Amino acid sequence: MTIAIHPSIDRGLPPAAPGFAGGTLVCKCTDHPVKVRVDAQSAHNHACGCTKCWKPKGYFFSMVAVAPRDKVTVVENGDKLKIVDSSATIQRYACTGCGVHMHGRIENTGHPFYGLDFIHTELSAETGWSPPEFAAFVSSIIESGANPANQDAVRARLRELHLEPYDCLSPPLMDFIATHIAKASGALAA
Ligand SMILES: N[C@@H](CCC(=O)N[C@@H](CS)C(=O)NCC(=O)O)C(=O)O
Ligand SMILES: [Zn+2]
Ligand SMILES: [Zn+2]
Repeated sequence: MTIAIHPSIDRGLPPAAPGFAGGTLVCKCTDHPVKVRVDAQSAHNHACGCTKCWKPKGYFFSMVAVAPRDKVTVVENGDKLKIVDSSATIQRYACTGCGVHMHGRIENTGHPFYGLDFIHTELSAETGWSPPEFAAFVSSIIESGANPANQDAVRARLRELHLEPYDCLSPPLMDFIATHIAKASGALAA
């Protein structure tokens, strides 16, 4: 049996549409759904196996991307949103009705990813979003209850889907973070 990763990823996603400029994320509530408009193409879309990212019920991976925070606007029923954990680096705004995370925001201006909001493009009816490029925090699915003995098979399936598995972020993103920190500390010239 094929290992399930994430419903959208298992189904197969189309490539990014040229000129695609965003869409509206809608939560799962049938009544008064929260709507968040994203006026940009997504970037760095990936599968994330960490325990904190919102994922569909029954799956160990989320699909999460970023977009500039000034392009992410709550347009309807924002009163239903509540921050999941205000002490986390990423403040994830979840719908109190259905539990879906609508966007995640970093308020620490010194953070390497400050200025980018985390979004789940599967919540939008539009097609053309950038598809996932890699799988992050793969070892972390064990923290959600995945059987450690299946990890080789999970990684093999991710590779089959052309999502190289990493146990943190991808090397280019880890290098980006380290470069930001080195510039802030003075280890590298700013
Ligand atoms: N092993 C941990 C990893 C959590 C983690 O570091 N998640 C990453 C990827 S989303 C992160 O940047 N977290 C920052 C945050 O959650 O605020 C878990 O699964 O809970
Ligand atoms: Zn909802
Ligand atoms: Zn995550």
